[in-house]
Amino acid sequence: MPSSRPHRPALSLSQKLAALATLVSNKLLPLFAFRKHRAEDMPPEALIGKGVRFVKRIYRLRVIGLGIGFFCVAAGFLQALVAPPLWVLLVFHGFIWPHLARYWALNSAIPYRAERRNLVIDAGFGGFWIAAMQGNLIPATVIIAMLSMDNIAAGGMRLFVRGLYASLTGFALGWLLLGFEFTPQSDLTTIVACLPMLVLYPLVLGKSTYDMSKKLAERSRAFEIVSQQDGLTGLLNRRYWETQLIEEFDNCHRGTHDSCLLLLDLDHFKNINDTHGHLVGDEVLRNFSALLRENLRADDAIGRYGGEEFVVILRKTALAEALALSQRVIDKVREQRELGNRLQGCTVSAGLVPFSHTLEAHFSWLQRADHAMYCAKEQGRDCLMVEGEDGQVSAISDAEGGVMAATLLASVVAQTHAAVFSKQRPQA
Ligand SMILES: Nc1nc2c(ncn2[C@@H]2O[C@H](COP(=O)(O)OP(=O)(O)OP(=O)(O)O)[C@@H](O)[C@H]2O)c(=O)[nH]1
Repeated sequence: MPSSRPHRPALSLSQKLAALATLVSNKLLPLFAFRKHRAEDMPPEALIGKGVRFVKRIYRLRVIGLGIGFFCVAAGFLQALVAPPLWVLLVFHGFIWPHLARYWALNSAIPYRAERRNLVIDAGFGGFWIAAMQGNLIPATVIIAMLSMDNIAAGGMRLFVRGLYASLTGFALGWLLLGFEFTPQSDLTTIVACLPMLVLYPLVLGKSTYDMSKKLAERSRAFEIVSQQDGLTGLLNRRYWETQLIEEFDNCHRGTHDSCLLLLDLDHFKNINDTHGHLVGDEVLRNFSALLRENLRADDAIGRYGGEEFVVILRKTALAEALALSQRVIDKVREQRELGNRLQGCTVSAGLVPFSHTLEAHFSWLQRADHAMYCAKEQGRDCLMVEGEDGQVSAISDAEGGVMAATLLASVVAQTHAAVFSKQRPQA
């Protein structure tokens, strides 16, 4: 049956080659070349060796995607009755290229960029297959949709647009080399061959994207924790602790509850460094931090303010209870002298200040605690000083502190007993 399509003048081979050369130099090569450095981009030297995990993730997706995509295009080829070299190229792209792309990217100076270039090449191949299948609509749509999904997931709109350019270039290349007669009908075999790609690949990509976002969330949580911690002791670092103090100051100011601020400083710590060296000094700081954690409550915000100076926000704590807690810490430090050299015989001086509405700002609270601690040093160290609302600093004798600590202990025991007792008796 004679064709109803209008006859197009055939291009000579030299015309085709000239057009191809122009296309490659103007469109294709710039896509594969490293793009110009932009101000917001990282400098290339900072990217050296980056993206190995990205390459491995894309490799897995490419092996699956191109593996099942092969059948999609092969069905289109069967319909279009293409020449054997195209089959060879399709087998290469479906089953050899994924491994080659991985090898190429991993052996590049910047694997991340090399992998993005590989994704653009994939998009170029996609356009070429569409031309080779003479625009067979179902596989063409599936290919473009999957490639675009890949590029958006891997590199956002920028990579998506580059991929589209590459697909157009691949399509034009196919048109020039193979000729193009738009034949959009897809037979049943082609439709069925496209189903695995349509169903399976989005699942695989979705799973991979989910795994990646989960890992990212975990990493950002870990990073958040690290950014709040003091590197040596694992306590809150000064910057983060201060944000907690501001928050607590505001809560107390609004009248939500009362809290106390405790500042502790190891006595003659310099001697430990001078006598035993900095490593032992570090060990003492770590051990003292552990002692604070063991003897204070989970809700207390314990921070390292700097050097051998520590700060604690005793949240929702009235002065009497705060005194008992502070005294307990001082007693535990003293106990260490008899128990061994965990703290190298160090003692601690402490200043305690309850919240007061006369405080102008969080730093005034801190200044008062610092002042009380300084008074404890003046007093001969190894003691606790309390600064009241009126600015009067008073020493807490061991006996007073001890009684308070004992009272606190008794009340904690009573509360625990009550809790256990009420658990044992089923409620009516
Ligand atoms: N090992 C170790 N030493 C530290 C660290 N940070 C600060 N220091 C040392 O802590 C010492 C603090 O000395 P000083 O400020 O004189 O205080 P002190 O010797 O405890 O004397 P008083 O506070 O007056 O009882 C200095 O020698 C610092 O080098 C640290 O992270 N590790």
